[in-house]
Amino acid sequence: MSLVHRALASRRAAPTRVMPPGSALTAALTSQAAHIAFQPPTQTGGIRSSRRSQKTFAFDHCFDSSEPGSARFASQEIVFSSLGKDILDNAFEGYNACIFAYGQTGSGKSYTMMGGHDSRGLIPRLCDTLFDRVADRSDPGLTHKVEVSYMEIYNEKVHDLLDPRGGKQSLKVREHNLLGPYVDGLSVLAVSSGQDIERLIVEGNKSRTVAATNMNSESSRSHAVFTVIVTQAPQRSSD
Ligand SMILES: Nc1ncnc2c1ncn2[C@@H]1O[C@H](COP(=O)(O)OP(=O)(O)OP(=O)(O)O)[C@@H](O)[C@H]1O
Repeated sequence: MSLVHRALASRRAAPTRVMPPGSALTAALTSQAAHIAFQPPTQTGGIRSSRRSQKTFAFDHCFDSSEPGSARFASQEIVFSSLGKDILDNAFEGYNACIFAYGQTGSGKSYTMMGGHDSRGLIPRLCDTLFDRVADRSDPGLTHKVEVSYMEIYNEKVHDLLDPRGGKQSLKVREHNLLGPYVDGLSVLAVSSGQDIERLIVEGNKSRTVAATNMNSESSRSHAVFTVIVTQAPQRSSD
């Protein structure tokens, strides 16, 4: 059963990714199939021996990005093809989909979701493929509209990262009686290409709250939520 089919069945799937050595989190990690064995460093004086023993954790999928060049190395492309493509299939079928990156500072969340300098992450790859599929879709009876929003939650306050006025005022979270919680006044911008989205992400990132931590010199200090809304509708005869 694929990750996403399992996700649909259980409504969630939990993959993990091992970072390369030299990144902020260095420890002897080995990943195999869907298990990860974590061997804490031996030379940390003062840690009780029971806390130094190897620990094994199970995930739905392990991406081993610890050794660039090794046969099992999971590149950004592999992470995308394992997680991203099926999510788009489901989005076109009308399902809501969410990719949520969770981990301590410096563990590679931004790298996996957005990418590094020359290694694009999941979100830009998803957006490009989304527009490729819109262009490829053979059904002339359907129209597609794609819109995005981008916000950060920092110190319990919600900020619009795509506010055209560049304001930093916080927005209110309200409850719609049919649609549930929403952010009142959040900008929703129409886009027509993957490049449009990438430009907005770059602009939005400039407004994000960033500061150095001991584990990450460019740590995003907030939670960020990037939303893509795809609307498919039957073409009206007057269109
Ligand atoms: N798989 C990877 N391959 C190469 N470099 C990586 C990988 N994962 C993370 N890095 C690098 O490690 C550093 C920290 O990663 P990143 O900023 O993505 O962490 P984060 O989890 O988003 O941290 P924070 O919560 O502090 O914002 C960055 O310089 C990033 O480029």
